[in-house]
Amino acid sequence: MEDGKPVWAPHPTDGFQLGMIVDIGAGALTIEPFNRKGKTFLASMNQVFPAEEDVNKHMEDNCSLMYLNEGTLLNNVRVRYSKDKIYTYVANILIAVNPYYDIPKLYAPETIKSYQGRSLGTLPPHVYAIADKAYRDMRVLKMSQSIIVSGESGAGKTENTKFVLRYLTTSYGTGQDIDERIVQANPLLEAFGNAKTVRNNNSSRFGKFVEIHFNEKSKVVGGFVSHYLLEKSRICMQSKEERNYHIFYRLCAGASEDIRQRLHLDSPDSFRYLNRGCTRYFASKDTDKQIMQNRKSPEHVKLGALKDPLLDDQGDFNRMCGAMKKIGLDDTEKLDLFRVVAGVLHLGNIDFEETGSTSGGCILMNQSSQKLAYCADLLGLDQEDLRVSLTTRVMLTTAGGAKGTVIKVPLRVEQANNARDAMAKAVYSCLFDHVVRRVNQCFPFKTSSNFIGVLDIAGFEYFEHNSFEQFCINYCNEKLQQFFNERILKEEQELYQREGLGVNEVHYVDNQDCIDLVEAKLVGILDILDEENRLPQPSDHHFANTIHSQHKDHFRLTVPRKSKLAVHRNVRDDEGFIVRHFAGAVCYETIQFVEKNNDALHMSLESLVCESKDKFVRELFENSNNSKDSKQKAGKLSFISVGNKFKQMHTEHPSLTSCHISPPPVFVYGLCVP
Ligand SMILES: Nc1ncnc2c1ncn2[C@@H]1O[C@H](COP(=O)(O)OP(=O)(O)OP(=O)(O)O)[C@@H](O)[C@H]1O
Repeated sequence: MEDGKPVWAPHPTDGFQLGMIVDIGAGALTIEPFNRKGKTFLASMNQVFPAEEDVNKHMEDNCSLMYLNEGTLLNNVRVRYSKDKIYTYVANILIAVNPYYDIPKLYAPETIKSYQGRSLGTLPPHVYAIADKAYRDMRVLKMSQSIIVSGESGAGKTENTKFVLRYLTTSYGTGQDIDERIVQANPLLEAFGNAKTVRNNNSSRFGKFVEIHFNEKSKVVGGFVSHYLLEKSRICMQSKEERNYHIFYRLCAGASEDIRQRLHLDSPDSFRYLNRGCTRYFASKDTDKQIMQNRKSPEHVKLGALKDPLLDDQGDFNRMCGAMKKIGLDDTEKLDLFRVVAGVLHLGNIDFEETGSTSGGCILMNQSSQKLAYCADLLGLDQEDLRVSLTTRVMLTTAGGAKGTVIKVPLRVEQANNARDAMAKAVYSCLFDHVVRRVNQCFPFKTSSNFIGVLDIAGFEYFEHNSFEQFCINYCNEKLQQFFNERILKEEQELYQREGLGVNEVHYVDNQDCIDLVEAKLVGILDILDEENRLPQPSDHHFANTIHSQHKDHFRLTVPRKSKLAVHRNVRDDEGFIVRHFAGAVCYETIQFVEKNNDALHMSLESLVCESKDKFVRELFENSNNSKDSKQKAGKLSFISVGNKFKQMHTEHPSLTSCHISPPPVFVYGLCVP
């Protein structure tokens, strides 16, 4: 870098600003910004980067820039974005910036056609080009391929995943309705697995790996969706501006009067599992008028509908019903799904109070009898059995003369509340498993030669207040980043070295230390949390203290009062911790960590649901993963670790860590414009 040449220097809010070096000191440079002549400032050498001669010129591939650094890369993407060119390459990697509006013709059928069979780089960067490359590589190499879509929440991962699926099924389908079914499955999955968050009105709260399978002629023969870890805490509780899963509101807004009465539905504010979050529907001006007044919450009436060009609860309900029909769900099965959703809502409205007797324990409040009856009826349970199972817990004695004797232990109000919520979470997550299973049955295939897989997991999240959900999601993203580092940075550089190319070594931050901090045996945060759960009196405070004492001088971990943000500095050491992730530091507040880490449903409730009179409900439990958990815990401490399920996911599903493919996967990196 020389005096007088344009450079990118740090800017407190914009990231970088364009300026000129006016003096080179020992370790620091004096920079004069172009737009503020005379106002010089100092910047350290390693934060200043050479800029291109013409900063308004843009390149389709960042690798074609004269200087490739953080400043030029960001500027190139920014200039392109301002011209509605949201896609940019970095060689085989596609960067996508969320435009938050429909760019005309960007995904039109003629655009799909134009990308078919064209090599990367011959047409403007596009997610279609990435899909086509994966397809051509699959044909040439006769090997399955994967596309990894990564980025923070709201960056556009799911939208781009859908574009890939549509591209492949439209371009290389057989013209049978199987192609259409694969695309139709999305509204159903989204209704049950997506929710409004503060970052994204349609946030996927589960990870998925969608495989499109091809026959020996490389034509689409079917698909398969694997899903990972639905966010269960949302079923019972959401923060003020967030919502539960879309299906709850869509059912309340869109169900026919007949279904509404059969399921005893009401407006969202009348259900505990909805009314602590946002109770407004998504609707346009017109569709809002079509929703009957008695279906709207006072909050909706006062503030009006939530607005999003892609969401409309009533319309989406009808579209979802259409999609269900298309993929082969008949009216009975449709009603089965809705029945369980409504059953969960009524279950949440059951309240308990102290018995007042010396034995402790609790009973159902008087006004909950009706809710109990609704819930029992909808889930095919015996009312009295449900009442008893919610307020007592069956235990087998394991010692003494009476070993093996069944005793009923009365539950305190707080324990009964937990049991009720655990049951709601178990029922809903089994229902979600069923929806995914059912979707998979809709595009069956006998044999396939290869597949193209698209991985879309919940993106990196950081809010003012971050809890256990953000911790788990960010841990997954940390693993994905590591995979990216390994496959792209490390292996590519090793290849250059082997081939004797004189390419300068690219330095990158290895995040193994951060991953170890979370998952190391015994001392990792997840194991410390599990240990806390096993204590007779687990406490979030004790958990936070243990983490700090265990990792006092860890580079990646620190106490909240060291945060750059004032709001976190008020969090006490025993109330939280900060992790320095690859994408930035996040302050986690540990309140409810212990509770949220426990996925256990006590045995009496589980047996009750497993023996439901209703075949649909019974089968939900028989076929779901929960049955595995119940074997694991039979006769043991009633604790199933959510955190460790996240950890296992990476070992049980190698697709998430090694992608079971030998050519490097194609990455799509999403960016959000704040
Ligand atoms: N290419 C695009 N064109 C138009 N709008 C888009 C595009 N990509 C994303 N959006 C808009 O941004 C919203 C968020 O995108 P999306 O749901 O794909 O994010 P995500 O990265 O999957 O987030 P999460 O991790 O929370 O699920 C979409 O609902 C849509 O409104």
